[in-house]
Amino acid sequence: MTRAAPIALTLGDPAGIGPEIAWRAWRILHHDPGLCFFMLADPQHLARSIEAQAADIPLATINRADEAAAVFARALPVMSLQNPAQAAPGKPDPANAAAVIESIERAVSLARAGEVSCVATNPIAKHVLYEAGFRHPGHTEFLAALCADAGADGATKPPRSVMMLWSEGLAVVPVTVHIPLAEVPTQLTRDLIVETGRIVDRDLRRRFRIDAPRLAIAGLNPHAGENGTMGREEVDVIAPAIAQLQGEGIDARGPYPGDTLFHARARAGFDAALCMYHDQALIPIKTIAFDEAVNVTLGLPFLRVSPDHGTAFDIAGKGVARPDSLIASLRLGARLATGKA
Ligand SMILES: NC(=O)C1=CN([C@@H]2O[C@H](COP(=O)(O)OP(=O)(O)OC[C@H]3O[C@@H](n4cnc5c(N)ncnc54)[C@H](O)[C@@H]3O)[C@@H](O)[C@H]2O)C=CC1
Ligand SMILES: NCC(=O)COP(=O)(O)O
Repeated sequence: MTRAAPIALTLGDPAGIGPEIAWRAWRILHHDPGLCFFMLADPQHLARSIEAQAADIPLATINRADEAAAVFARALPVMSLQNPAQAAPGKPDPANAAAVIESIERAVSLARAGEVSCVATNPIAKHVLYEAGFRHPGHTEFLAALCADAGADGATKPPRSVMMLWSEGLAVVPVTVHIPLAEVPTQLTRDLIVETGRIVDRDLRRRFRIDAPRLAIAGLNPHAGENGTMGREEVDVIAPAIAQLQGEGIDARGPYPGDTLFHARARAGFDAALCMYHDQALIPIKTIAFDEAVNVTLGLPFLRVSPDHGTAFDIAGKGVARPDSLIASLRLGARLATGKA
């Protein structure tokens, strides 16, 4: 079995379920010959999370990513952060922002140096980071900003990153992401749809090894606008974007009414659905695959995966958080890194 360089798993919000799903994932995966990950965390905080649930999870501090493989079968490797994480489960504190951000930045720099094969992120609570002055909507945009020097103009423009939620039976892409619903119609432009479609097409080929990706494009309005009588976005924006993508040789189809795009037979007809706003994309996939879906960022010069769920402060420290989506993320990251998708 080929094993690529290890995966770097970030801290996420230390008051959320990230720490406990990380050690639960290690408990299940540590004998997997095709996978190795380490955590960028505060080892003392991680040890407290393990002790509090009376789990028997050995930790091994590592200084370099290439030390992870040698210890992974017997201990969860941890690379220490410079900033401490002091959080109690369920009690988020903006004072931990420095550790949360350091963890993401270091994972990205290891990925860009080729020392890790993939960045896996534990969930962050956006509003907690915003209180500490964080200026990016979420990981997706922050990761792109950290690659500003790898942008299309070769200097200062960050690459455009695209969020895709992926599971074996359904992949969805929100074209607009973390914005108020009321702003969707104005932010939804032909260029945005075309640029998103190009990135999805390219990365489904390049990362997922799909030879001829089929993109289904959702409408925005009920019945995809009913020929412009229930909203004009399909006629004025979405259909022209689809025509442009088709003109570029991309198999884009639609606009399809959102309410009939996700039943089983419809799902079999496309490789990814481009949806016009966050919940149009995330409701179907979280409904049918909450424990298996993976958030994959497309458009970056490295692989990034993440569980589909958030920080789940309501259950942190209670021993009930499921590691399934993180495990699916780590497995997908390892598969994509070795070109076996
Ligand atoms: N990739 C990321 O960093 C993400 C971060 N978030 C952040 O998470 C925070 C909380 O968001 P919510 O909307 O409450 O969603 P959430 O996913 O944290 O929780 C929703 C519900 O699902 C349950 N749940 C979530 N993960 C679970 C797991 N692994 N096992 C068992 N039950 C689980 C929770 O207990 C809760 O009842 C927000 O601040 C948001 O910004 C949300 C999604 C992704
Ligand atoms: N709802 C998905 C989500 O919040 C993930 O955002 P990101 O932190 O991966 O950009």
